Amino acid sequence: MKNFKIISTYFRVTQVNKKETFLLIFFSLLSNVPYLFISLLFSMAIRYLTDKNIPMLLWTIIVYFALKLLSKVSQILNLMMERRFHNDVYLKLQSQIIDKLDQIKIQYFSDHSKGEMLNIANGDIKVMAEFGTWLSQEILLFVSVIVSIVVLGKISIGLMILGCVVNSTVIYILNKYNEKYEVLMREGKEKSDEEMQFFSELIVGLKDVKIFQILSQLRKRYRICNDAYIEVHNRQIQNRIISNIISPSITMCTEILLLTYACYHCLQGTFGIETVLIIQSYFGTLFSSLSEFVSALGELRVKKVSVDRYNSFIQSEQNEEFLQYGKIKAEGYDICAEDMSFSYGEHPIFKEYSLNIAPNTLCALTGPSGCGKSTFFHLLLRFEKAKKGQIRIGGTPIGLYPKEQYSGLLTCVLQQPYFFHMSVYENLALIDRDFEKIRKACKDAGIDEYIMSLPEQYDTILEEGAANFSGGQRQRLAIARALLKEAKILLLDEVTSALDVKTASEIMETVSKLKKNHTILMISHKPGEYKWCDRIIPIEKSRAE
Ligand SMILES: Nc1ncnc2c1ncn2[C@@H]1O[C@H](COP(=O)(O)OP(=O)(O)OP(=O)(O)O)[C@@H](O)[C@H]1O
Repeated sequence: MKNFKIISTYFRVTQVNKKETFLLIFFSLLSNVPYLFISLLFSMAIRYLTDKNIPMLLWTIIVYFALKLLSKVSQILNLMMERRFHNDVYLKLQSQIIDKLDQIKIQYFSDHSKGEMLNIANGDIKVMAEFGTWLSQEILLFVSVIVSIVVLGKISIGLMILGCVVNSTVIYILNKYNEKYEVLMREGKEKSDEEMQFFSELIVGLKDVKIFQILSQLRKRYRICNDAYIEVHNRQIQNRIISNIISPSITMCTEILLLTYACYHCLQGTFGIETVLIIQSYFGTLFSSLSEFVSALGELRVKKVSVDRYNSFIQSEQNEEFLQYGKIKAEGYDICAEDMSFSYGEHPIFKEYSLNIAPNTLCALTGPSGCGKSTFFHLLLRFEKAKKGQIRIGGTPIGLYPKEQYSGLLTCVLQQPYFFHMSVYENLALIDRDFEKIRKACKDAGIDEYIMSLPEQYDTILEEGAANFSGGQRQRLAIARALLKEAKILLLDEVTSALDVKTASEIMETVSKLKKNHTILMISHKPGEYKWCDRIIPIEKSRAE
C-alpha cells in the first residue's frame, strides 16, 4: 500500500503526462512480453518435433520469430518513449526549480544548505526523471510474475499456490527491510549534502584557504563528512546484503523442491520432458522476476527520498506573491514609510517607523551596525514584508506593483555585486540587449573607457563575480547594470566600502550626477561621503527598542 502511495505522490508532484506514461508502459510490455512466451513455444516445438507434426512445428517456429521481431521493433519505440519521458520530466522539474528560486524567501538559505539545493537540482531530479523507465520495468516484472504463475497453474494448481506463497513471503519480509533502507537513504543524502556544502565553501573561500594555509585543518573536517557518508553507505550495503541473502535462500530452497518434484513425476511418466522444461523455465522466470521486483521496491524507497526532498523545496514558504502582469501609474518617485513595524521572528527591528524621501534626492541611511539599514533595503526590495504599516512609492503601497514594473521602478547595487561567467556584454544584455544603451549606461557609470581599452572590449569574459575587475571597476559595472534597468529609484548598499578614498570619491561624484534623474538612497559607513547627500536619515532613533 505504501508503495502505491509513493507512486501516486510521484505523479502528483511531477504532474507527468499520462499519455506519455501509458505509451512508455505499453511499448515496454510489447518489447518484453513476447520473451515470456518463448519457452512455452520452444517446449511446444519440442512436442511437435517428437510427434513429427511438421505443419504445427512450422507455425510454432513462425510465431516464435514473429514475436522476436515484434519485440525488437517495440524496443526501439520503447527507447524513444523513455527518452521523451525522461527529457520532459527532467526539463519540467528543472524549470520548476528555477521558477521557485524566483519566489523563494531569501531566508530559506539560512535554514537549508546550498549543498542540499545543489544535490536536489543535480541528483534528485535525475532520479525522478528516470522514474518512468523504472515504472515500466516494474510493471513488466509484475506481468512476468503473473504469466509465470498462470502457466504453472495450467500444469498444477499446487505449483501455482506454491509460487504465490513464496512470492508473498519474500515480498513481505523484504518490504520490511526496505523501510530501514529508506531511512538509511535519507541519512546518506543528508551526509552527501554536507559534503557538497563543504566542497562549495572550499571553492568559494579558496583565497582565504590559501592565505591562511588552512587546507589541512579543513581537510580534517572534510574527512569527518566523508567518514560520516561512508559509514551510512556501509550500513546501506549491510542492509542490502541481508536482503540479498534472504530472497535467494527462500527461492533456491523452493527451486530445489520443485525440480525434485518435476523429475520425480517425469520418471513416473506423469510429466513429459517438455513439462519439466516449462516448470524449470517459468519457476526460473518467476524467481528472477521476484528478486528484481524486490530490489525495485528498494529502489522505489530511494526515489521516495528524492521526491520528498524535491517536494519540500518546491513547497517551501515563498515570498509574498506579487502580480506578474499589469501596470500601475506611479504618481512620482517619492518613498514613504507609514507606521511600519517589522521583526525577524521575535527580534523587533522597526516599530511604527515613518519616513519620507523626496524624489530626485540623494539620501543616506545611517546608524550603528545592526540597527536595520539593510533590513530597510530588504523591505524596499520586497524580500521581506512589513508586519504592520507599509511603504509607498509614488503614493502606491509597494506590494501592489506588478513584478516586472517594480523591478523597473526600483533597483539596487549591492556591496558585492554578482556577475556571471560570461562576457561584459552578455552580463549587461541580461538587462537590455541594445548595445548603444549598454554603452551609454557604462559611460554614465564611468566604466566605458576602461572596457574599450581592453583587447576584447565588451566581449571580455568576466570571471564569476567579475573577479578579474578591480573593486572600483566592479562597482562601476554594477552601477551601469542598474542604470540600464532605467529604474527611477536606486538603492546603493555600501557600494564604496571596499574602495580606496580616491576611487570611492570618484564613484560618489558619478552617483551624485545621477540624482537629477533618480531618487537615490544609500547606505554608507563613511561620514566623508555624506557631503554628497541632500539628507542624512538616522535609523536608530526610529528603530524598535
Ligand atoms: N535573515 C535574518 N534573520 C534574522 N535576523 C536577521 C536577519 N538579517 C538581519 N538580522 C538581524 O537584524 C538586525 C538588523 O540587521 P541589518 O543587516 O539590517 O543591520 P544593518 O544596520 O544593515 O547593519 P550593518 O551596518 O552592520 O550592515 C541585526 O541584529 C541582524 O542580526
